[in-house]
Amino acid sequence: MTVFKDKVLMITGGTGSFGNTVLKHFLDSDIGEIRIFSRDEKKQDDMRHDLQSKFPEYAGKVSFYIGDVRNFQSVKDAIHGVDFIFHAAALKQVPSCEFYPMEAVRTNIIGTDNVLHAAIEEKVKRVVCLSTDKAAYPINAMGISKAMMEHIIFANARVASQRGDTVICCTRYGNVMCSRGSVIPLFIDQIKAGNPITITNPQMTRFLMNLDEAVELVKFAFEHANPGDLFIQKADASTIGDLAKAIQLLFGDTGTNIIGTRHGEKLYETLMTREERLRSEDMGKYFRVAADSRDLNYDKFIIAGEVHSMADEAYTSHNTNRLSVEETRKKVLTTDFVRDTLKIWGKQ
Ligand SMILES: O=c1ccn([C@@H]2O[C@H](COP(=O)(O)OP(=O)(O)O[C@H]3O[C@H](CO)[C@H](O)[C@H](O)[C@H]3O)[C@@H](O)[C@H]2O)c(=O)[nH]1
Repeated sequence: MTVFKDKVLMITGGTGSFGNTVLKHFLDSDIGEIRIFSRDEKKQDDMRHDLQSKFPEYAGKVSFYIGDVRNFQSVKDAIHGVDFIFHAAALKQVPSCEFYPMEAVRTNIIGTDNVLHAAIEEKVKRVVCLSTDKAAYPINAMGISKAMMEHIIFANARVASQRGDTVICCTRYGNVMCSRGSVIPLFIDQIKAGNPITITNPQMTRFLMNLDEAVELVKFAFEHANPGDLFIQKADASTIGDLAKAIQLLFGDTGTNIIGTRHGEKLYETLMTREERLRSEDMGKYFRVAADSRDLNYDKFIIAGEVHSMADEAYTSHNTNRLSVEETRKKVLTTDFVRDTLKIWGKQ
């Protein structure tokens, strides 16, 4: 028996790659119902048909709710009767948020506030929210909106913990390999078309995670969270130059073209800031950053003083374990997308 036995789990943004992977992890469990909440009826319809054809015995466990996190009433209606929420709905592409920052405000900031208010009102037991490394020391509109989202999570977590019904926490992770619109599928398409692959800056680094690891992190947070905790998975990183070589080893070499850094991009990403490191606890595969529970007792800080140690450096994709080209090739091969594409190409 698991804590999910006969319980109702809602996934906002549930038709995306994360939602589909959660289904893979939970469909044959003792969970009562999985509620998919999202905007796009076509994506929901595709998901419904896919489930009915592949897993007819479990398809009845999944229900579909059309709505938008921007619309409070639609969220509140869907949340009625829900025990747990994984909040994954977001605008997550850097360029689109750069050009339409108010859209990121509406979905990532106001949408999250709506989900959390509705969850507190409906006495949901646990909410795990998904954030990104781009929220740490943010430099682009997507990252800034996710950073504000995190602060809204922590503020709501404090209120909810005072009321006692809802535990709210947050996870932050790096690049999810092969997620929609990301670089690996792009490289593969370019090779397929016989074109050189486009590399922004070969020295750039990114944390690499697969979707199963993203779901494992959310499950870990679900099990271990105190109100307002932030969970981070320790992750390896690769340079984009090495990632490109790994993809060429697998799919073929059609040459490379250096295109330069895009709008709002960083040379490396930060999963945990220096300041957060101070409050962090090493939990093996994960870090927990506890909510900042200091009160505003100025005496303590100004008159009595307080000894503060400062972590030497942030936890970044430049200073974490760096994968070699061969290790990157192996990591990339952990994704269904790459393995399935290799099969279609007759390479495996
Ligand atoms: O033609 C390209 C496109 C990208 N890159 C590089 O590849 C890396 C990864 O690029 P992605 O576009 O896959 O990912 P980003 O780091 O830009 O982040 C985006 O994709 C992530 C996928 O996990 C998240 O969705 C994130 O929110 C979203 O902004 C970056 O260093 C980028 O500079 C290239 O070299 N060539």
